[in-house]
Amino acid sequence: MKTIVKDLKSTADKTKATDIRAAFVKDAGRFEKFSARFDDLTMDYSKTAVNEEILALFEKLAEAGGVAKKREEMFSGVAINFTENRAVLHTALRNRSNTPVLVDGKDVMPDVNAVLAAMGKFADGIRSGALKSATGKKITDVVNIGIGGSDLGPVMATLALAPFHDGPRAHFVSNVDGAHIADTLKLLDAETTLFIVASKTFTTIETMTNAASARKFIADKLGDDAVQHHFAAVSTALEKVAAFGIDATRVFGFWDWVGGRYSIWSAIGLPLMIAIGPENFGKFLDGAHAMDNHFRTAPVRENLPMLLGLIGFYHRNVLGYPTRAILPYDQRLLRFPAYLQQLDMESNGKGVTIDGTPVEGNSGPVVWGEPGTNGQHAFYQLIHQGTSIIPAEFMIAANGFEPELRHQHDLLIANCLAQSEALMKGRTFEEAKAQLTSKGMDDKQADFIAPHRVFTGNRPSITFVHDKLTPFAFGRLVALYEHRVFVEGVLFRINSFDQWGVELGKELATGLLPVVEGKESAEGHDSSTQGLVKTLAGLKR
Ligand SMILES: O=P(O)(O)OC[C@H]1O[C@H](O)[C@H](O)[C@@H](O)[C@@H]1O
Repeated sequence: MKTIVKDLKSTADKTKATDIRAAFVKDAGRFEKFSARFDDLTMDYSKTAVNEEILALFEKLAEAGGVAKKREEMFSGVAINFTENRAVLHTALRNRSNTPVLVDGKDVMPDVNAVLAAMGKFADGIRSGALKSATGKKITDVVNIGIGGSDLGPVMATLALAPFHDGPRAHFVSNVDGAHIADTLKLLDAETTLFIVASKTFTTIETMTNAASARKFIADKLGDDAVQHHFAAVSTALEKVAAFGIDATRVFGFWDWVGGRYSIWSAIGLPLMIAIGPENFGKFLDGAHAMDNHFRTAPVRENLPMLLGLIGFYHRNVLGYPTRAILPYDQRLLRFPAYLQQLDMESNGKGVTIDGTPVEGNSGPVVWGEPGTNGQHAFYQLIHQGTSIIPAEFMIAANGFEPELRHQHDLLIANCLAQSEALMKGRTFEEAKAQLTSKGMDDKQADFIAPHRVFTGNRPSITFVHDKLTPFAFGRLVALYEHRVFVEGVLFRINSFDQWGVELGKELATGLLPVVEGKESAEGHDSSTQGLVKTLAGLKR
C-alpha cells in the first residue's frame, strides 16, 4: 500500500497529472477514456488529475488494499464492524433478489421481508385513511421525530422524491432545541397528526425529549387514550419502545447490523414510504440493489463506487486536498450534502487504523456543499480563485419533472457544465488582459486589473449525469455514495462503521445538565466551561 501511494505521488508529478487543462488540449478523447457508465448514469472523471498510469496504479491500490475481499465480507455478513462486533448489512435491506444473507448462521431475509411488508401495510393504512386518528379522522400530517441517521435519511429522501409525494404532509423534528418542535406543532392539528418516533437505540436524549413533548401535545389536546392512535415507532430496542407505551402493531424493528447512517433502507424509511407509497419505496430499494450488484461485480475501471472512492483517496492522501464539495444541480437534493456529511464524516472521520495504530497520512475529508446554482452566488468564488483546491462533485439530471419549465432546466444544465469547465480551464493572465483591452481598457490599466481576473484552472471535478431523479435513480445514487465511503474507509484502513467520536460530547452533556439547571456546582470543570455556565446563569430568566 505504502509503496503504491508513493508511486502515485511520483507518477502524478512525473506525468504532470494535475495539469488537467493541458491533458484536455493534448487528448480529444479524454472524456471517453475517463468516464464510466452504469445504465443511464454517467460518471465523468476526466476533469480530475488522472491518466492511464494513475488508473493502473488505482487498480493496484484497490488490490493491495484488499477492497474486493472486504466488500465480499460486508455483503456476506462478516462482523467487519469489529469494535462493536457487528455485521454491516444495509445491503440486505435492499436485497431484492432475496438470496439468503447469513448472520451467525441465520438468514436475515425473512425478517427483512416481514418488516417491509408490515411497513407497507401500515403506510397503506395511513395513506388510504383506513388507519384513522383517535377521533376517526384521516391523518393529514406525519411528523418524524429522530436525529442523525434517524432523521437525515428520511428528510433528505422525502425532499428528493417530492414529485412522488402523494401521501400526507411530512415534517421532521430533530433538534433538542424546543424551537424545532414548537415551530412544527404550530402548523399542526393534533386530531390529524401522526408522530413516528425513530431511534435505533431509543435512548437518544434529543429524540426522547421531543417524543415526550409530542406525546404531551396529543394528550393535552385529545386525552391520554388518544396517544396510541397518534404514535408509531421505529427502533432496534423493542422493549424500550414498549415501555414508552407505543402499541406493538405500530412498532417497526430493525437490527444492530444496520448502522444509523445506513438506515434509510430499513424501517427508518417509514416516513418516506408513507409519503411516496410502498411501490415507489420498493423502486428506491431496487435502485440501491442495482448499484450493489454493480459495485460487487464490475471491474475497477468500470465500477463507479470504486472509481469514486479511489479518486477520493487520491485527492486526500496523494494530492492533499482537505475537503470536497458536493454540488447537486437539483434543488430537491437540497439536503443531500448534509446527508453525505454524516455518511462520510461519521464513517471515515477516524484517527486510528484497524490495528489500533494512528492513521498514516489522512482519513476522510471534510464534506460540504449546497445545491447549484445557489452555491454559485455564495462560495464558488473560493472554489474558483481561493488558495485551497477543493475537488467538486457535480450532479445533474437530463430531465426535470416540469416539462413546462424545460427552459429553466436547460439553464440549470448550462450552469452546471459551465462551472466544471471554468474550474478546469481557468483563465490565464493573457486571456484576462486580452478581454479587458478588447473592451477598450488601456494597456497599463489592463496589466493592473488582469491579475484579479486570472483563474488558475486545473481545479478537479467529477460530474454525474443521469436521466431523471426517479426513486430508482435516487436509490442508486445514495448507494453509490455509501459504497464510495466504504472503499475509502478500506483504503484508509479504518473501521468505517463505528462512531465513538460522538460519545464523549454526549457523556459530558449528561454530566453538565444538572450544573446548567443549577442543581450541582460547576467545580471540577475547566475555567472556560465554569465561566460560560456562570455567564449563562447570569442571563437566565
Ligand atoms: O437512532 P438513534 O439511536 O437515536 O441515533 C441517532 C444518532 O445518534 C448518534 O449521534 C450516532 O452517532 C448516529 O449515528 C445516530 O444516527
